[in-house]
Amino acid sequence: MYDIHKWNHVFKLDPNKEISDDSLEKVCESGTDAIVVGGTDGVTLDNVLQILARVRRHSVPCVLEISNTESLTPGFDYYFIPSVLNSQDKKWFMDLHHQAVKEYGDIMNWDEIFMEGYCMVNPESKAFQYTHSTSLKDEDVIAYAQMTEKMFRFPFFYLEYSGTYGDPKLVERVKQKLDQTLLIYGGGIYKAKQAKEMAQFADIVVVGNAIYEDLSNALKTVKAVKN
Ligand SMILES: CC(C)=CCC/C(C)=C/CC/C(C)=C/CC/C(C)=C/CC/C(C)=C/CC/C(C)=C/CC/C(C)=C/COP(=O)(O)OP(=O)(O)O
Ligand SMILES: O=P(O)(O)OC[C@@H](O)CO
Ligand SMILES: [Mg+2]
Repeated sequence: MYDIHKWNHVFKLDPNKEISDDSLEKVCESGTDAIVVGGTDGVTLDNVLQILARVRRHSVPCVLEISNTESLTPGFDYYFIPSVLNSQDKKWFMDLHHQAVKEYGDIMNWDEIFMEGYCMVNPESKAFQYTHSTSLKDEDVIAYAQMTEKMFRFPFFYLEYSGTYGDPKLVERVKQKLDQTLLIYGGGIYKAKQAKEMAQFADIVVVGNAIYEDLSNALKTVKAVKN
């Protein structure tokens, strides 16, 4: 068992994007705490199994952030399950989950499963649009963070700026409201300085697109968070 409380940096690999063996090795051996496999669209059983097998050549923990039921497979260390709090469609909050538990409930290892209360805060992002999310004011985000911890008791609250760098002041305000639930920040981290800034407040910083667009700077975010 890995201790997620000790994690502060993860790389998110999109199964729908190509990465060479050489780049993948650099990502996996970077000193990051875990590889999270996840994406919004084009996530299939085939590309999830392929990336899992390739990451498994390395010893880094590997987590599946579930995007859809079709691509669910055993073999990951943990499963992170998004529940989109600001979606207008309850499907993304709990209905897909309900269906999946009906189907797999008896064979699930609940110790491997971690719920993420998600707030989609970048209206331009694919993830925001795909999940029919609504725009939020800072006070809404803070209330959702409190609900995540005090009402739902989820282990994670995910502030998702996917594709754009967010507001550190909001990240700080959200963190101030959380005691038990870990705060994940993701979105637009391309530089060590940005990773460091968000890591002052977020428990875990996620670096995604930068892996594919500027690997050398993406790798520098690990040290920036860890020092
Ligand atoms: C074989 C087997 C069954 C084994 C394991 C058992 C197990 C773990 C069962 C789990 C059961 C369960 C409860 C499953 C949940 C089912 C489910 C489909 C839930 C829905 C999850 C959800 C809300 C997905 C929505 C999409 C989403 C929020 C994705 C998150 C990733 C994200 C925001 C990526 C960022 O976007 P990206 O794609 O990178 O964007 P760009 O391309 O623009 O960069
Ligand atoms: O791709 P970026 O913008 O780094 O975002 C990371 C992650 O939060 C996406 O789910
Ligand atoms: Mg991405």
